[in-house]
Amino acid sequence: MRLIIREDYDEVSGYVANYVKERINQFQPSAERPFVLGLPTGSSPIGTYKKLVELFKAGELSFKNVVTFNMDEYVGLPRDHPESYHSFMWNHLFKHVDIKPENVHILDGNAPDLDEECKKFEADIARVGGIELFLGGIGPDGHIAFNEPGSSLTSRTRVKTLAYETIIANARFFDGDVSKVPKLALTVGVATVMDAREVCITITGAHKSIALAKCIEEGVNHMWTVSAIQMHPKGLVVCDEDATLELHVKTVKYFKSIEHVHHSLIGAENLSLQGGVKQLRAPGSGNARPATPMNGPYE
Ligand SMILES: N[C@@H]1[C@@H](O)[C@H](O)[C@@H](COP(=O)(O)O)O[C@@H]1O
Repeated sequence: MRLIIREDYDEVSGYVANYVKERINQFQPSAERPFVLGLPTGSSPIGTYKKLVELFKAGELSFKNVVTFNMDEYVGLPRDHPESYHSFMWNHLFKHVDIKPENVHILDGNAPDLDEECKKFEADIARVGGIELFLGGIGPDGHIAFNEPGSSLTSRTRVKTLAYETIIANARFFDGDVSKVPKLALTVGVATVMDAREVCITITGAHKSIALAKCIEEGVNHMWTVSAIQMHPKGLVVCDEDATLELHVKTVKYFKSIEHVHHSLIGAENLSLQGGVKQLRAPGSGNARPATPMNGPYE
């Protein structure tokens, strides 16, 4: 896996938005062969969505042939409630870009048969050939989507009871009132996320530094469900400096050096994703550019 470290939330958001843009544009999606993107909610992706909207408005990116699947949704919250994940996605991203409403998939937390709704979601993902890139965030306890500590690492889309810690963390979106936070959610499983051909997780803030250390430096463990990314052949974590507080200095230096060496190999001017990274050059080596083009750091 790769760990990309940027100075702060804003730089992390810029990196992830550019990454999404590059992936979609390289894929050259069409109506017959759309790009399938998995998306999260929460405060972590807000900056990324803002930058994606800017890229769309600048004409650098289109969502016309993008199909999306959202990670999760609360159970029992009206769809038009300001804190529903439906409202979140339309307000922060979808209504500002050219995505076709029929290409948006968000679990219905008010479906008459919730189990059926989850099965249908998995079937819909399979029908479009799986997810190309799944973006995600984590809770301070290391959960991805609503896969709380102890969730099976082979879990699929299902109904999930929220951990008390998550209910408290999400009370900030419900006037600080724990009693207003839904206690159940529909969520993709850990395996649903890990089935994507690429997974990119954003982790920012000192309050998530323990979770980042568990994710990167310790073993795969269902108590920190994000750690499943260690088993993914194309896993990427993008974090800010604050989130690295609990990592060993050696770990941070290792991942920074991987990026620096890669950067020195392909040359600064070829990279739109490398903002803020110093170029390393061996003395007298110039840009040491290889004869064949390279696409991204190799994990
Ligand atoms: N289900 C969501 C997760 O998908 C998200 O990653 C997490 C963190 O949210 P934030 O980014 O606001 O810290 O919140 C909720 O629990």
